[in-house]
Amino acid sequence: MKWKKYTIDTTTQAEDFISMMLSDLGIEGIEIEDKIPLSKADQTEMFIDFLPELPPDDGSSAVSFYIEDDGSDQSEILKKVKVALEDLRNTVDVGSGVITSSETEDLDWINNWKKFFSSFYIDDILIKPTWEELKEEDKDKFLIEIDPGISFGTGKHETTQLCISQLLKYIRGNKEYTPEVKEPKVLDVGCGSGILSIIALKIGAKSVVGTDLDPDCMISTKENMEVNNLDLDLGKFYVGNLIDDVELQKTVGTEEYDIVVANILADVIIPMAKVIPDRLKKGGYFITSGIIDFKENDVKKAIEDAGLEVVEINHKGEWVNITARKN
Ligand SMILES: C[S@@+](CC[C@H](N)C(=O)[O-])C[C@H]1O[C@@H](n2cnc3c(N)ncnc32)[C@H](O)[C@@H]1O
Repeated sequence: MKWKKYTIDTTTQAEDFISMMLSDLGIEGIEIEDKIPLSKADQTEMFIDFLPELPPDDGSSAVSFYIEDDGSDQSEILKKVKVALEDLRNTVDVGSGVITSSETEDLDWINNWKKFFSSFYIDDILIKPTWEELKEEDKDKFLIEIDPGISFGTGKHETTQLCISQLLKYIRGNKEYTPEVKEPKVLDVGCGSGILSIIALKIGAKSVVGTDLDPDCMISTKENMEVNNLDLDLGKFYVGNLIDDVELQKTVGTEEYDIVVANILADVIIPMAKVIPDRLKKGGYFITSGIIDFKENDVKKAIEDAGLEVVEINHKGEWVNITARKN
């Protein structure tokens, strides 16, 4: 599929007005390029732990939009954009407003990433995207199927893999680590696509509770539970922030869990550490990742300050897992 890309030379002041104006005209694929650094909240939501150096913000911005190039005349829609841009000049400094165009191929924003997600193993678990055919030779494998939708969690990220390895160790291997626990209960903070909850249930957890800030994760998690033939009653999932939402803390419960798993960013885990011991039963484990290596010591200190004993630290690439015990 071919697309025409149009780029408006403008200012950071005008970029939000222009994207609203474009969507009012029915244009959906909009891209903004400026030099404003991301806020802490944006960084957390987008799972970005450190940012490249940007040149200083000079107030300039480029707002691009895409229109499918099916050979039809695009001059009518372009004329509407130009008129609306001129109207905006009464409200905000639009800058030059010059529109340049170029052609691009095969721009399927929603689905292109799927080309990079294919089946893979962690230990004996085969993680397969739902849209990939199950090979004949894999029919007897321990299979988990995932469609993350727009949530995080294909399982391919190092941090998810570090958490899965630890879940395998402490749930499947619980005879060694927590022999008294027969049917572990798991809390999955930042559940994303639900991948960790689903694996926990498949390898022996009795039930799971999950939380995430993003309401879309509730939909992905439910759909992935169904795809994996898990009874929806086995999991309860809530939108909210466990760090300071007292109601959510009550709903999730006190001293309920044999395992709390949280694959989020170091900057989130550090303030969250203080509410974890109250969620865990005595002898329970906190398995956490999402920690970039240069923040390992800060997270370790926060976990120890919260009263947990760090029992393991594992690395994969530049990412770290810390596992701690409530004694
Ligand atoms: C890296 S993803 C992990 C997804 C999945 N658990 C996995 O391991 O692949 C982190 C998730 O944590 C969520 N998140 C960020 N801050 C959070 C918070 N304070 N409480 C709950 N979820 C949070 C994000 O929305 C995102 O879905």
